[in-house]
Amino acid sequence: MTDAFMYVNGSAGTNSTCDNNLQEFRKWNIVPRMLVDASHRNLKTTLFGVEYPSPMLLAPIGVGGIVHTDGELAVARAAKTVGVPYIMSTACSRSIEEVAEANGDGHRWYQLYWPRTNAITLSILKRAKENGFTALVITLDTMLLGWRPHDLETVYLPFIHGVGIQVGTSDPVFMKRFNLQPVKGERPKWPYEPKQEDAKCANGDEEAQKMSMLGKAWLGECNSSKFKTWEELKFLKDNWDGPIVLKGIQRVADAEKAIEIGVEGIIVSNHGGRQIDGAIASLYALDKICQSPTISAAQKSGKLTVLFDSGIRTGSDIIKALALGAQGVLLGRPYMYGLTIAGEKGVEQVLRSTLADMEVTMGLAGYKNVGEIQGKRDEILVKMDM
Ligand SMILES: Cc1cc2nc3c(=O)[nH]c(=O)nc-3n(C[C@H](O)[C@H](O)[C@H](O)COP(=O)(O)O)c2cc1C
Ligand SMILES: O=C(O)C(=O)c1ccccc1
Repeated sequence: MTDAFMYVNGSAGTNSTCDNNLQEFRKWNIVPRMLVDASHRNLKTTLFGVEYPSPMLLAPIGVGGIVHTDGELAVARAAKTVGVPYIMSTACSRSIEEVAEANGDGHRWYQLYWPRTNAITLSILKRAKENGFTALVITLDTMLLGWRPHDLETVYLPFIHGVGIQVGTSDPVFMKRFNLQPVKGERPKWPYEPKQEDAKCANGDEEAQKMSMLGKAWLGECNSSKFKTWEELKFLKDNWDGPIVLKGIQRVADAEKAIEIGVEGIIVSNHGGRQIDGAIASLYALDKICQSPTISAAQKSGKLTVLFDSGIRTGSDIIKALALGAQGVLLGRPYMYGLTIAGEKGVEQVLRSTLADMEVTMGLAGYKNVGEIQGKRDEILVKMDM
């Protein structure tokens, strides 16, 4: 379990990007206003024409099977119960079909790690569409996995033991390549013990060797492949009927490029500092991006939706990100800790607490709804030198 915790909690290199993410939130501070009636508050937010109960979504986080036997199914169920949209990851330890079933009539988006092989991409997009995923999130910052010293030192790589590759092992096109039948959704072993799995491989355990081969092939498809470029996005636009959101934008020029090529949204994110060590805080990037006149005009006209993640821990953090210009935020690691401790109920508790914190803080600051906060940077916040 220590290794699983280190995997989830860990970041790239010296953790400096992850530290920067949290530090930047401390620099921005809320200036409350008094004697306005905020007795009745609501957090309702509309994204891509759909009204959600709050501006919070669940970030796509793969390999849930390393921390809880129910993995992403528990997350999908809790998300539905609380009404928070769940962005399912391509690195999930459950299949698209299983996650959709667990999520029922909840809101769900699909996050794509973009396979090298077009036929596999098309198969995944088809499955996502058929299973009720409404928006497509394309992660741009993980064309290969970051340099994560702890995972490297302990050789903690769940995928090579078959955990987090279930979108692949349940896909008919991917599995056909190996003359294997797709597996409907495999229940990952838990507690996941890489040392035991290594021993099985070393002892020639056939199943363990098959999983290792499939894990490497899936990672080769999705996360250590040829880098994709702006030009190739047309392929996804042509093959996805619904909003497309680019995740991992940190530069104003890239955000403007997103508008130019006609995608519907961006997620300002640095993957929780897990990819590049020594990078800017994601909240710093958010401010720069939303201060661009081109971006804010596109936001106002409804052409571009700006979402944010990397560092959201509390209700105040959500308020700060909204005031800086985000229209919604993704909660990441905190819900994984809830999942680890208490499965579905643990995730539910984290979601409810974070939203209650936001609602209380919003009221105390003198605001009744998200519309009064979103983009009101200079009215609500001041930046302190630290
Ligand atoms: C264990 C773990 C696995 C992740 N897996 C994915 C993934 O499969 N796809 C993706 O787009 N982002 C992934 N992320 C990044 C999150 O979506 C999100 O950007 C990040 O957690 C935000 O940082 P924070 O949790 O520190 O707030 C992962 C993050 C963690 C911690
Ligand atoms: O660990 C991660 O951050 C991540 O995004 C990922 C990528 C590929 C497989 C599993 C997780």
